[in-house]
Amino acid sequence: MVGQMIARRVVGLTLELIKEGKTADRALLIAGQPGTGKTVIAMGEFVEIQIDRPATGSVPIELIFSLEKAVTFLALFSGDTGQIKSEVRERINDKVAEWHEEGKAEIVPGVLFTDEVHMLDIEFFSFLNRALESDMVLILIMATNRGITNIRETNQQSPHGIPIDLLDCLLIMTTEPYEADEIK
Ligand SMILES: Nc1ncnc2c1ncn2[C@@H]1O[C@H](COP(=O)(O)OP(=O)(O)OP(=O)(O)O)[C@@H](O)[C@H]1O
Repeated sequence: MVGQMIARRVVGLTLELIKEGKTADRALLIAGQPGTGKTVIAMGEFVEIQIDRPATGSVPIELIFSLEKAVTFLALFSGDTGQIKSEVRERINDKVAEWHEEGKAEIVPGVLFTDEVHMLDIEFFSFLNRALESDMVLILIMATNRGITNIRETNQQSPHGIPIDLLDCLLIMTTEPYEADEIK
């Protein structure tokens, strides 16, 4: 990966602090123009956390259900609109809770990554607020290429289309357009 040193340093430092059990901002927003590497930076952090995760070993765990997998799984049900029906979400939550209760699944704290965050509706933002209060999410990383825009399904505008209460909790960094010598 080339360039974007500030954003990469902020994300990397946050990860180190979390791994050392020190206080760190757990909700990051990467904002920048399309194609400036926001997704690559966030995915790099995700991979590192997954690799570092200690093996569970001894218990007969049939399924390890990380939050990221849950989100991917939910995405299968979201169709073209990107919206997940609340009854589908509830049924999956119940199933995962049941597997967890029966010892068939382990829920692994991890990175929750939400790309194109300006596309989310109010219901999803409240899910993110709840996720931040949960021990399951070590770090929430969001990315957007929008400036001031409408919060979806409302008449309100806000920076990056994110409600102000969530915006207040975020550490925001930017990616910069590339210089000619970085992309030659
Ligand atoms: N610094 C970089 N080093 C190497 N490859 C990069 C870098 N930045 C971007 N790319 C490549 O450019 C493409 C677009 O990057 P990416 O999807 O991360 O951009 P983005 O900022 O998330 O864009 P968007 O706002 O459209 O979602 C990818 O193929 C990625 O691998």
